[in-house]
Amino acid sequence: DFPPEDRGYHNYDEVVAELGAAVADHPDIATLTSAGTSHEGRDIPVLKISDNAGQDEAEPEVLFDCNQHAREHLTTEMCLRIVERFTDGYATDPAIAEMVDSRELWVIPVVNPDGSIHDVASGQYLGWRKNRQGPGTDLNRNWGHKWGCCGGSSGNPNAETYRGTEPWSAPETAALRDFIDSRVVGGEQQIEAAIDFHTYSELVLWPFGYTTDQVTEGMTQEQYDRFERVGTEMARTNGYTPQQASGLYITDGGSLDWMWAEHGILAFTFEMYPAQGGGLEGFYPPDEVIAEETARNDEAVDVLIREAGV
Ligand SMILES: CC(C)C[C@H](NS(N)(=O)=O)C(=O)O
Ligand SMILES: [Ca+2]
Ligand SMILES: [Ca+2]
Ligand SMILES: [Ca+2]
Ligand SMILES: [Zn+2]
Repeated sequence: DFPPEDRGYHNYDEVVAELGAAVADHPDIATLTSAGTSHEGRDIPVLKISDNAGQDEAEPEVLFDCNQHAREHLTTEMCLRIVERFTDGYATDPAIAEMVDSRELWVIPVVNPDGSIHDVASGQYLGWRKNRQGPGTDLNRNWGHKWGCCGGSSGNPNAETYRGTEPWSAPETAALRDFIDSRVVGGEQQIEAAIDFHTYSELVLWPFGYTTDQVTEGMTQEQYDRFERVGTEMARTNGYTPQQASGLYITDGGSLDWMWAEHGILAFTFEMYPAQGGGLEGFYPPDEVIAEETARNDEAVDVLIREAGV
């Protein structure tokens, strides 16, 4: 489990309990499903937040996923912040109620449960990034768009950016693929926008990651301009730096490129706090900053929800 001084972070069991409590407390606007199971057989929970949550309504859908990378525990807290804000806030905040009544929100707080648990199991932070399949696959290099195309991942199983044996070889990315594929209703992908939360560097990133080209196959100037506009607007609210993902470094097989290229989802990656810390300690900010550094993204989350359906 987390070291005692960091018990403000939720471990996997606490996340599951938190999601169960959200549904118990708000049965009319929250339902719990599963995207699938991890390599070690753990459920990857998916919380839906919307009015008439038990029904699939013709409302724009928005996806928030967290903790693809095991050590990036602050992102799990970010997803739980979204859950809390849109369930607990529903009864008292008209702006929250308006968004919940007019959209269907999907929140996946722990994409990589095995890795997340492994990282803290000893009581000392390991700096673990990947899943727990053998030497580990980097989930954010295992998605199926331009997998392994462009030097943005490694074929060495011991590398931190090991792409796996083939696209979707990791059960966790396959589960997310299946979930997103399942949101194609009547030939139309219902999820219009998404944020994949990571740490750290305080960045708002948009596709593509596999190329530095702005306009290319699958990205027109107008589409790029929209990413830049919305990304810049979100960055204005949280003080992060907006840029194309490849501006950081080339990544292939990432979630962003697949969500956009295969499903037309307006997909962003957020790199959360800290801006820079250099080295491993940047992944382990003290639990005292959780409240502030998750609430810091409240307005950006609202910007994206409102952009969905435009
Ligand atoms: C989303 C990409 C462009 C950046 C990300 N950085 S992280 N979260 O692994 O440090 C990654 O390398 O997957
Ligand atoms: Ca609804
Ligand atoms: Ca729907
Ligand atoms: Ca709560
Ligand atoms: Zn990451």
